[in-house]
Amino acid sequence: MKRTAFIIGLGLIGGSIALAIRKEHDVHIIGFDIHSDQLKMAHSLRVIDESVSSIKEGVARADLIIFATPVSRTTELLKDLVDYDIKPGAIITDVGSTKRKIYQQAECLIEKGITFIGGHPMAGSHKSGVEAARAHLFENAYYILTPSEDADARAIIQLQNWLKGTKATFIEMTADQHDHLAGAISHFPHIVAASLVHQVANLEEKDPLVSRLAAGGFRDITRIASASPVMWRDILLQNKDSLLRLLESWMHEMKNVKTLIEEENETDIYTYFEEAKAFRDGLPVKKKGAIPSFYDLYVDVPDHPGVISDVTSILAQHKISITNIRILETREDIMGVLRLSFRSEEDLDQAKIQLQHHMYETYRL
Ligand SMILES: NC(=O)C1=CN([C@@H]2O[C@H](COP(=O)(O)OP(=O)(O)OC[C@H]3O[C@@H](n4cnc5c(N)ncnc54)[C@H](O)[C@@H]3O)[C@@H](O)[C@H]2O)C=CC1
Ligand SMILES: O=C(O)C(=O)Cc1ccc(O)cc1
Repeated sequence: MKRTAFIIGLGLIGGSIALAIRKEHDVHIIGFDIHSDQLKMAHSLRVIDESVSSIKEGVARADLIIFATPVSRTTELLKDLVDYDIKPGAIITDVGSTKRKIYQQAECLIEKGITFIGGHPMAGSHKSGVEAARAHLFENAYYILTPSEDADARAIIQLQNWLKGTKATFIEMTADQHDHLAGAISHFPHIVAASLVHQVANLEEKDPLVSRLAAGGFRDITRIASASPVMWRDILLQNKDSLLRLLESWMHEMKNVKTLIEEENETDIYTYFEEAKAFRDGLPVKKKGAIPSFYDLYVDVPDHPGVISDVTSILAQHKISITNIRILETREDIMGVLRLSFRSEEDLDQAKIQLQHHMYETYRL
């Protein structure tokens, strides 16, 4: 008989996990979402096989239960689980961006002998909703698991096996360590991105030209400010302690930068940027990390009709598939204007060779 997975919250991450599970397992996937349009959409996109009208109903039938709801909802929903019928041997997990509060809430399940292993796939996007779900969203990313100290090793392996279609690399740590690290590399940068946008929005009141000029680097560094405000509100509230500490040290850092500028300290300003560049350039972006590994190629294309279909047909002729294509609105810091994303370095290399063969100039950043 087919095993059953139950996904609660069929948005970007719940949908992507469902698709990744289906890729590797002959499984029956049931789903629940508080928004019936998301649930219907998940069904019609064949992300799930069946929807249920309550969490209790899905939980009773499932071998794997995944909470893919905003983190504050996950803690609330976990509370109710203590009174539900759960299949013996079922594994419960979540995908939340914070882990400590969720783990604390799950402790009463763990004490009852129910298997709960917290999880966080460290990749995603600023998009939300099941329409944006992709089976390969987590490919090459780290997938953090936060099992309790005395968790059954077999259950951890079983969970990794359920999730192997994500093609992510699993790594275990405590919920506290997770929140500390994720605070620094993911949660805090969201605050900074939003604050930069606020700064420009305030300036716009005095000079409306500023938002028209806000391109290039500003757009890059603030991309994540377009993410779901509900999701990020909840993350900030659940990782309060780490974020307050990070804010303190950030303000200290900004004070130092202010002094460097006030004193016109050429050497130290140079060193500040040089050291940041050296560390940033050394980050394993294309291997594994919080940043999803997309392989992007920029193509300098002349501005005339038919050029995009020419580029895509060259790639199609050579059976090179693209995961994304985008016409960039600005040429100011990138030579090419067409950005092609590939699934692997090999596809990218092949595309580069074929496009150059057809006299297109290509660039990597
Ligand atoms: N967006 C991202 O890049 C990443 C998000 N995460 C985590 O994944 C979780 C889900 O995020 P996304 O999929 O991006 O959000 P999303 O907004 O795309 O999906 C969340 C879904 O949960 C549903 N939902 C909300 N309250 C519910 C409730 N009480 N019962 C049932 N369903 C409910 C919503 O209707 C929505 O369909 C969050 O905990 C987030 O922290 C983790 C890694 C990456
Ligand atoms: O859009 C991006 O690059 C992200 O920052 C995606 C992301 C969002 C939340 C997470 O918990 C992990 C990854």
